[in-house]
Amino acid sequence: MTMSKSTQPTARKRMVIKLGGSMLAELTKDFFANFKRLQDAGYELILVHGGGPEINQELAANNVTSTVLNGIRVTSKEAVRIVQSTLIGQVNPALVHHLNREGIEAIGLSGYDGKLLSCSFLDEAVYGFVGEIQQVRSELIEKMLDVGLVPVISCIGSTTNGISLNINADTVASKIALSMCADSLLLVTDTPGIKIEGKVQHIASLTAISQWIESGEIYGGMLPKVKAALDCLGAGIPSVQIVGQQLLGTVIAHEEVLA
Ligand SMILES: Nc1ncnc2c1ncn2[C@@H]1O[C@H](COP(=O)(O)OP(=O)(O)O)[C@@H](O)[C@H]1O
Ligand SMILES: CC(=O)N[C@@H](CCC(=O)OP(=O)(O)O)C(=O)O
Repeated sequence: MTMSKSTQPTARKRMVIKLGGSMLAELTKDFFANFKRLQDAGYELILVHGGGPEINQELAANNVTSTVLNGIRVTSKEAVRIVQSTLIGQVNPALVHHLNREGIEAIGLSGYDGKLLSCSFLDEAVYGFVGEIQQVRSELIEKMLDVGLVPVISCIGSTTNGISLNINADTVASKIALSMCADSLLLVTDTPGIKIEGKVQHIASLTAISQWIESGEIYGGMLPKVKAALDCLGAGIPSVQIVGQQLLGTVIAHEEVLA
């Protein structure tokens, strides 16, 4: 039997979208419209969120200091408790509520739920309570997608003994994209892509990125993003972009694609 075009199932495409804490408080109508457009185009969407500014605020309110090394927060035992309560208790439900209010059926998860993100310590002596993801239970995410829910994942993982570990959200997004064999990864942040000498770079090769890291033109919070991008591209995810809220920004690609 041949199917007419209108009855053919749309090919499933999968996109992981990471929302930085830097722009969570100001999601616009345009953002939700773009989100729905992607859903209408047949994309299964998985959201991962950070919450850096919100965490900074809560740490300060509790007189807990922390430093950031290579874009990763050095997280004490005291700090991880606050990171966890901020992300799981405040940021995640606020985002899920916002999505639901915009007509997008969303479900909030952390790395604890269904043992979604099993971690070891990244390097306890250097970073403290920061996790390195060992396993993503992608089959749980599959089940949610199958029933039309958008998973909204916060960047808290745990060891097999139930110790909470803080993970950079860009890293979580890349690991989830890899484990779900996503077609694309979008890292949405407060700047419309990588800027060099003040100019947005619409396309960036892996070599150019390495040079910009070396020259210090890519620094701080942009470092885990480009690392996430390079990991995903290196493992065969076809499309990786660092973008602003309009979902436009820098496409990161292999040299041969750009040639
Ligand atoms: N080359 C660069 N281009 C743009 N932003 C950069 C660059 N290098 C470092 N940054 C910094 O990275 C920040 C984005 O990272 P971050 O603050 O961690 O955002 P998010 O909360 O979205 O993860 C930008 O606001 C900017 O200060
Ligand atoms: C280990 C580590 O760096 N964790 C991050 C988690 C939040 C995050 O990544 O938030 P953004 O996406 O807003 O940067 C932190 O504590 O800030």
